[in-house]
Amino acid sequence: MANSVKIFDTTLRDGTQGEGVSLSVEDKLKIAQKLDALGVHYIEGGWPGSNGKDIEFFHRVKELKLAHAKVTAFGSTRRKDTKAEDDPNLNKILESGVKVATIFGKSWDFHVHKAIQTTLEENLAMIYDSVRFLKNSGLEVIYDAEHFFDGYKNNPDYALQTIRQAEAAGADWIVLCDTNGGSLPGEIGDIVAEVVREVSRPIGIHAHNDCELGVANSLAAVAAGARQVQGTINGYGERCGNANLCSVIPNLQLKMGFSCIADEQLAALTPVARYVSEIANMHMPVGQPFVGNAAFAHKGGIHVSAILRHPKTYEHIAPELVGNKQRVLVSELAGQSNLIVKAEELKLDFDKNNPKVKSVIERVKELEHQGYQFEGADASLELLLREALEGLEEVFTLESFKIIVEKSAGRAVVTEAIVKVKVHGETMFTAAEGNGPVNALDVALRKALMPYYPDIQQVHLTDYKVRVFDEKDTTAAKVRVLIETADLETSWNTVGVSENIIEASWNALADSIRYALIGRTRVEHKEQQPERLGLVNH
Ligand SMILES: CC(=O)SCCNC(=O)CCNC(=O)[C@H](O)C(C)(C)COP(=O)(O)OP(=O)(O)OC[C@H]1O[C@@H](n2cnc3c(N)ncnc32)[C@H](O)[C@@H]1OP(=O)(O)O
Ligand SMILES: CC(=O)C(=O)O
Repeated sequence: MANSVKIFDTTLRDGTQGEGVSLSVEDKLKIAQKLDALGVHYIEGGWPGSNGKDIEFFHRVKELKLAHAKVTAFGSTRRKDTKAEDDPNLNKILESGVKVATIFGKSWDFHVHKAIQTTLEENLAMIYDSVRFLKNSGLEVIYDAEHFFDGYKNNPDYALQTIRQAEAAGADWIVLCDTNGGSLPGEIGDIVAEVVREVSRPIGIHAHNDCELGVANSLAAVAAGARQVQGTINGYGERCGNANLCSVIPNLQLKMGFSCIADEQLAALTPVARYVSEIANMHMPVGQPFVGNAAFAHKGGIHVSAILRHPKTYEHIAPELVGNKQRVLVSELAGQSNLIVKAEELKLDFDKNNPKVKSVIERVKELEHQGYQFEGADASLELLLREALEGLEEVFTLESFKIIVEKSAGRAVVTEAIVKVKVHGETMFTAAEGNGPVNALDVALRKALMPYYPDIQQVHLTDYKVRVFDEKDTTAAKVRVLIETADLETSWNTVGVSENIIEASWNALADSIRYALIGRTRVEHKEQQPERLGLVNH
């Protein structure tokens, strides 16, 4: 189909060349299944001539019976001055059992001289022999013309000769690579258009992101006639990464009218992006286009007011098309619309005419001015709203706490907390040791509450973050503590602020325990009301 573009995913090969990305065979197999379900056409699983892990991957991936994607193994052209049939790297591709091979060869005369240190003629022969050998072995061959754009800019005749060798040897695809990621979209478009005129085989693009143009260059190549895009999930890859398929695919499909994957598969893009980031243990930027947590998050009061009237006012597409969702944040930049949406999520009766709206907004703004941050502390915000609207039962009140940290030479540090709280009219006085002051406070507080609230045993702190702010004014420096707490079903976040780190921690901890005890609403699990959240009629 003229308007269809094949997606070639190289997360498992070029993606793992990114700093910090390391995938086990199990990880690669799990990701391969997700990519297959997403509908990509090719999955480049690794380089069998490089390491045993990749050999094992190709062995085991056969058992997965992928429904859609073709698995391809990567390698280079034969080494100089050897025969293709004797080349261990090419033979490992055959032994891997794949039906598709992807090999790269040199297009840039400078690289031929400097990197592989051979003659221009020998490089042409390396390309021809290697592609021919794989074709004679019955494989589909994708030829990656490494550094094609730099090569073409330096010596267009030679760059074209290299890909003509691949064409003559029967390559099924010729993929032009912006290996150093230094080209601009205009250059890419012009050169791809020229190659499409010159070469009979279908053309692909493999762009790196060194100028933050990996996606733009891929789109420019497609506009100029390329019909395969190579890239990675979340843009992982060597140096600054590869073209990010999580942006390439929706742009091609939703903006440029090309067909890549089915609409239902596109709607799985966000979960796949997050899954891969989890498995790769790579932090996902909140502002990542299309799939990031903040890609459709609205913070400014003006924006929220407008999206309630029509989501298109501040959303370029309906988030559901890529499996993401609209979010509304509450902060000092909020107006009444933000709080109304939040209150609706919490099923609180809180409409525009409620006289308390203004005072709650003022309270949020005042606390944010003091250093609170409710964006990352949904549970503290919920407590604040509930307190303002419904009044909250006092599950406990603090009378005092004391912390003792003792370090003797040659012995481990011992931390002990003593807590005095009033619970149901009775003063509870407990002490506990912990591996640090916050842990000791947490254990002592839960010990005090246990006789009245035995379920508190299932509640645990899972994350603790401290941030110092007002650094310039050191005498008044404050700390903000964010605590994440979880029980068997869900997790929630609370915030505390003080000039004293222990007091800030206590504030966040007390909120987290109050939230656990006051029958929280589990915001994440609640069904939202589409009409009010502006999710309809995009
Ligand atoms: C643009 C890209 O992303 S290309 C992919 C880059 N990825 C990787 O390199 C990851 C996997 N690599 C590896 O495991 C190893 O580098 C191996 C197994 C491939 C090779 O290891 P070694 O034999 O130890 O060589 P080394 O790592 O130094 O690689 C350079 C060799 O490859 C040769 N080479 C580089 N590109 C090519 C090519 N397109 N065709 C043929 N040979 C090539 C070089 O000439 C050099 O060989 P020489 O020393 O005989 O001249
Ligand atoms: C082939 C490849 O990974 C590149 O040229 O960047």
